[in-house]
Amino acid sequence: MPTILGQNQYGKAENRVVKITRDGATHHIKDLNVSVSLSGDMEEVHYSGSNTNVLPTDTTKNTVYAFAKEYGIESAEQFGIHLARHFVTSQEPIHRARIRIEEYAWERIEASGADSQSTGADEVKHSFVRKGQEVRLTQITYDGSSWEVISGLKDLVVMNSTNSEFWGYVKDKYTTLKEAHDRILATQVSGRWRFNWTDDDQRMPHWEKSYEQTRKHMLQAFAETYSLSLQQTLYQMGARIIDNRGEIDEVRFSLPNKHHFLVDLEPFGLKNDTADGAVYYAADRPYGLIEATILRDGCEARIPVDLTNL
Ligand SMILES: O=c1[nH]c(=O)c2[nH]c(=O)[nH]c2[nH]1
Repeated sequence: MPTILGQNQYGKAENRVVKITRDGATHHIKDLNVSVSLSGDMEEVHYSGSNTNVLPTDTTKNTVYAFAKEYGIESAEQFGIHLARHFVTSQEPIHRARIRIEEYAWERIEASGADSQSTGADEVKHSFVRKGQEVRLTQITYDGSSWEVISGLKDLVVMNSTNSEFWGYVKDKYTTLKEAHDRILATQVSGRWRFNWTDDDQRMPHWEKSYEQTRKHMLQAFAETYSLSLQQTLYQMGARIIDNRGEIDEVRFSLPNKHHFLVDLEPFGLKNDTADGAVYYAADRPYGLIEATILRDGCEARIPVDLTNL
């Protein structure tokens, strides 16, 4: 039976890079997990085992570490762009590079004696605590002429303890859900946003500022939307980003509805409603899963529907 090779890519996945920059006694951390994936003229290595066109995955790993030292890590996006450009422009058989980066944030530990109004003067300059669970993400793809930069985050857990309702939905013979006029709305945000920067001649976004502002608008929309459904909140989160960040044309969210159910305490003679002092059962599964893309009018959807594939 004749066979042919289909899509293929290779590289070193999950290179953990920690870079410490010293500014006098004050240290700065960049903590990344970098995955390199290359493709191009790789038929021969699959058909005959000839490695003539193969830049070893070990070399791609070394390049990540050498670039971190030589050029620094201004932002995950900038670092990924630099790497992608290097692989495509320095190796003729390589036509496309995809760099995926996860970034873990660290916060300074406050010195003893510091109060909550601390301005930074009372922070230990070289001691850090891993910040929450949130992971910043980026994926850079370069084919020698055009760029695609999709950034985002995952595992950002948020909750509104009121200003959420859910009622007026379809009811059939299997519906048991009670209408809610005051419920908890909680989710673990997984979001991706696509930049409209696609070629070297365009002015590049300020990646660090863009992330910070995008995250801020997203969280403010979550907090400020009086929610009649998680779907409505999701749309507001995306629309707020598109409205405020001209460098972003598309946003996709995958939001698990982290249900909180009022516990039935009637058997113990206790009244439990949403008035003060309510007790909830935080269910971990099953969970509703609400997913959608929000686009700038006239723009194309390119972020994969299933974010676990990104
Ligand atoms: O915000 C919600 N959207 C739904 O589609 C839904 N379905 C459900 O059972 N609870 C909720 N909540």
